[in-house]
Amino acid sequence: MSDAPAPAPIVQLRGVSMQFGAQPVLADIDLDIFPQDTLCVIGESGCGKTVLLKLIVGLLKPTKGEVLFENTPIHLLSERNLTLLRLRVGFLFQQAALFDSLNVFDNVAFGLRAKGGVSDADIAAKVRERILEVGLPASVEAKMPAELSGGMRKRVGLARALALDPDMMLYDEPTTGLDPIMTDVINELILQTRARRPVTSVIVTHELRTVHKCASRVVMLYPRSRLKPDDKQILYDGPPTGLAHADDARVRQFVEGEARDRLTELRDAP
Ligand SMILES: Nc1ncnc2c1ncn2[C@@H]1O[C@H](COP(=O)(O)OP(=O)(O)OP(=O)(O)O)[C@@H](O)[C@H]1O
Repeated sequence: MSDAPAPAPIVQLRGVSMQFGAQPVLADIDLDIFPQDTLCVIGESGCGKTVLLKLIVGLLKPTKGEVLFENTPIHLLSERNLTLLRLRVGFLFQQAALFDSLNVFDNVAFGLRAKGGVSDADIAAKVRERILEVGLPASVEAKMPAELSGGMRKRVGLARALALDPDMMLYDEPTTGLDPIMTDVINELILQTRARRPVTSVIVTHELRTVHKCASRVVMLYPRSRLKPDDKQILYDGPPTGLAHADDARVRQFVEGEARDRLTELRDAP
């Protein structure tokens, strides 16, 4: 057995709470994300998964607690250093979030141009490489986003996120709205990305196939509003294989996809 010390976390959430007006969304979250984790975050709609992703890169500031990126509290970073940090993080948003007025080439090149210091020839080579890497033909470069299918848009979004060789990739429901085959294509691309470079990934997903195929670790969040004040909001933190027989019945209910009492609770909610 190896006695090697555990690597230092790349991201740490320490006592993080997030409240919007009177609505507490996250409360007292402690979470370490380790280099090269592929962490899937699951939990029912509205429990705060996307908010968690935004906190990791300082797009939101916690109401309480702190988020550390490589041991530095991100709220202490200057605007410039926060921008530099974000350049090391690739995002794939739910709707791929392409710029509709730019063609595929310019979308994928966007971050490289914004970063500066990269020649046009190097940008062109990198864009071509990333487009091929996500399984699209080079001919797609001249197309506008409106001409692409949902699956192609996601792959262009992934190519754009990967163009800057990120140390960390954040995926927000990367397979939502895709058919099962295209869902698996995206899962495979997530795996390939992980195999090609030492990237840390956080994947927010409702798709259990993605969890089982891609995750090295799963965290399940529970809606704050359904917990007692002292309850922990992370109901599960472990390997995907442990989900189906988790001790907590709420975890098993979620992965089995059973509404049970939630149907009446949702109907009776104010
Ligand atoms: N900027 C904001 N201002 C006010 N409320 C917000 C803001 N961002 C998120 N919320 C609220 O926080 C809660 C959690 O939102 P979040 O998008 O993180 O949920 P989620 O778990 O990702 O849900 P889904 O699975 O449906 O995408 C929601 O009730 C949402 O309305």
